[in-house]
Amino acid sequence: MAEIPTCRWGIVATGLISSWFVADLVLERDNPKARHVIQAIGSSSAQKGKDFAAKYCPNASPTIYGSYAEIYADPEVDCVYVGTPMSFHKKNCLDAIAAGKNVLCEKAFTINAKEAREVFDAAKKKGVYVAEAMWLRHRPMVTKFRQLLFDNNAIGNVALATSNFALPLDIPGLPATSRYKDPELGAGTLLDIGIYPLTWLILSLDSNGPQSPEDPKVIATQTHSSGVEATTSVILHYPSTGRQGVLTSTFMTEQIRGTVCRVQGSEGYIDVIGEKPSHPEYFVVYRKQSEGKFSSEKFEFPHKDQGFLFEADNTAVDIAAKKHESAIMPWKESIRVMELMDEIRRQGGTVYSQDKE
Ligand SMILES: NC(=O)C1=CN([C@@H]2O[C@H](COP(=O)(O)OP(=O)(O)OC[C@H]3O[C@@H](n4cnc5c(N)ncnc54)[C@H](OP(=O)(O)O)[C@@H]3O)[C@@H](O)[C@H]2O)C=CC1
Ligand SMILES: O=C1OC[C@@H](O)[C@H](O)[C@H]1O
Repeated sequence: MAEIPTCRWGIVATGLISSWFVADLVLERDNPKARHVIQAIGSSSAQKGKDFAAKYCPNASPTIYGSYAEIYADPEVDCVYVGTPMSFHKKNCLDAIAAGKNVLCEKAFTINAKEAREVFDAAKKKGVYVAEAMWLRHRPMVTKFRQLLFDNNAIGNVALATSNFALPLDIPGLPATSRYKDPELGAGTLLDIGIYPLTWLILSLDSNGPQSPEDPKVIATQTHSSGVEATTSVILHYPSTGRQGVLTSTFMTEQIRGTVCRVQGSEGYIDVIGEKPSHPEYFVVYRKQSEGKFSSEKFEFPHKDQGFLFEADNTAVDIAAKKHESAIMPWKESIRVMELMDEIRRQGGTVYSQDKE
């Protein structure tokens, strides 16, 4: 059997996303692309770290630290996974990079494009691997989706795409310390959930891919509630093709399970189906047969994890190959997504304190 890389992870923070990520990493599976070891867990409290390990990786024996700094200093850690609220991503990444660590950092990568540039500049100087954990882009489903759209012209000329992410929250009723309520922690729909519909539109409308993407024109509006950006609507318009898309995100209403992205072309349409845009399950290609009649073909991509192993494997393989960037989410693409979100926020009137630094 061919040798597969091993990645020893240092997990920074013990919140929701770290629990999802770690639970996937420790799953037994056939034909893995990489081996993952939960080497260390860093938390604001060692007790939280211990409780987290007992619950989410009971068969692993990570070193538990009551600080993040100790993770960065641990020579047994190959890659730091950053699962803190967005406003800490820049500092966590910079600290890890300064210690010579590779990093996989949750979305949104930072609060704004300026912060993202700082992180990647530091990674370049230090010669380490850094990638944004935009797990959606790493799914095999996305590769097939784009192949059908742009290599096979499965629905003819792509014209339009739509995607919405709704997460119902009682913002006034949340504790002031919640990352969904405190703008100092990056609260707001766009950076938290709108980034997924934005990603679906980029994937659906731009055939170029992340190495040479086209910048769309942006028309955006945002609504605020209790000082938090609570609804965003954006039109993207790609000048070279005339393709357009509409994306929305809101904390004010429920997600309706079903179509999380629809892309329409001259010869049919594709519906991506799932619980929410971050959790697509399968897609269906509808090909026009005659006026108003479509054939349908379902594309399924079963996997027993929640979907985090794709990005973890990609990171492990990239690091073993001594790469510094992911081809799926290269540095310039993370910066460009942050720039698009900066522009959406500029038009929508959402300002974070980091924008004034
Ligand atoms: N890919 C995905 O599907 C998802 C991604 N995310 C992303 O992950 C990140 C974290 O989100 P999530 O896990 O939901 O957040 P949580 O609030 O559940 O957890 C964040 C953790 O960060 C640490 N932390 C450090 N400082 C603070 C602070 N001042 N306030 C709160 N927490 C702090 C805490 O861990 P400790 O005390 O152990 O140090 C805390 O448990 C965000 O960037 C979010 O966008 C979130 C959900 C899903
Ligand atoms: O990334 C995410 O996806 C799932 C959402 O529930 C969560 O708020 C968000 O951070």
